[in-house]
Amino acid sequence: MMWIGLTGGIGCGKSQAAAFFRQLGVVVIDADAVNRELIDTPNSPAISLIQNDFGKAFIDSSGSLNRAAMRELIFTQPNAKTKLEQILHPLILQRIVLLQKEINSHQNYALVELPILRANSLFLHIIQRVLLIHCDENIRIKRVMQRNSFSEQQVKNIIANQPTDAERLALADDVIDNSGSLKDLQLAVERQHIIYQSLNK
Ligand SMILES: Nc1ncnc2c1ncn2[C@@H]1O[C@H](COP(=O)(O)OP(=O)(O)OP(=O)(O)O)[C@@H](O)[C@H]1O
Repeated sequence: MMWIGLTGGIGCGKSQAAAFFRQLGVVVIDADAVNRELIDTPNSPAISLIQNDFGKAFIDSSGSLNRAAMRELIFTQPNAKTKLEQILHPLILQRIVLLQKEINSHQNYALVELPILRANSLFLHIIQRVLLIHCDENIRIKRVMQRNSFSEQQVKNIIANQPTDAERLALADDVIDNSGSLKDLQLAVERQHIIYQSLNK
């Protein structure tokens, strides 16, 4: 089984592309969903580690992460984000590897949706190729403003904290441009699917 990392910046259309791949019968593991599961499960190993490093104020009364408190901390102390990632990323990796072992697919490849993928990322160890969903920045900003009711500045702030287009392109083996219509994206996914089916046979 060939594992492909599906990545791209905020609003580039990763989830939409993943939905089109799923329609073709391709399995997609969503690293964000794994992350949410870890921080929303009361008293999980992730929660204990967060409590040890950050203190009880960051755990809510139900025993899961107090997201508002953590968001506020990360906003005021950027190194808190790195510290949180150092706790969560190995646990996310461990969970994804377990899911990868459990997957029983008739396809010769599957995807892991990895919103943030940097050159030194742990997750590069569990994928063999990188598929980048690329999109013109102004179009991404408009789509996210519409999807999340964010202001233009809010979206720009998020983009400023993510890897740049150049960093993402340097990691990519394959690129789909999603600056066009949904139909264009669906056709591009279908073309890429044929290529991936032909590889590794
Ligand atoms: N080609 C397209 N034409 C029009 N709208 C699109 C297109 N592709 C995606 N969208 C819309 O743009 C928004 C962002 O897409 P999507 O949620 O798939 O991005 P994402 O990369 O998963 O974002 P995030 O990193 O924030 O989760 C969604 O509302 C989606 O429906």
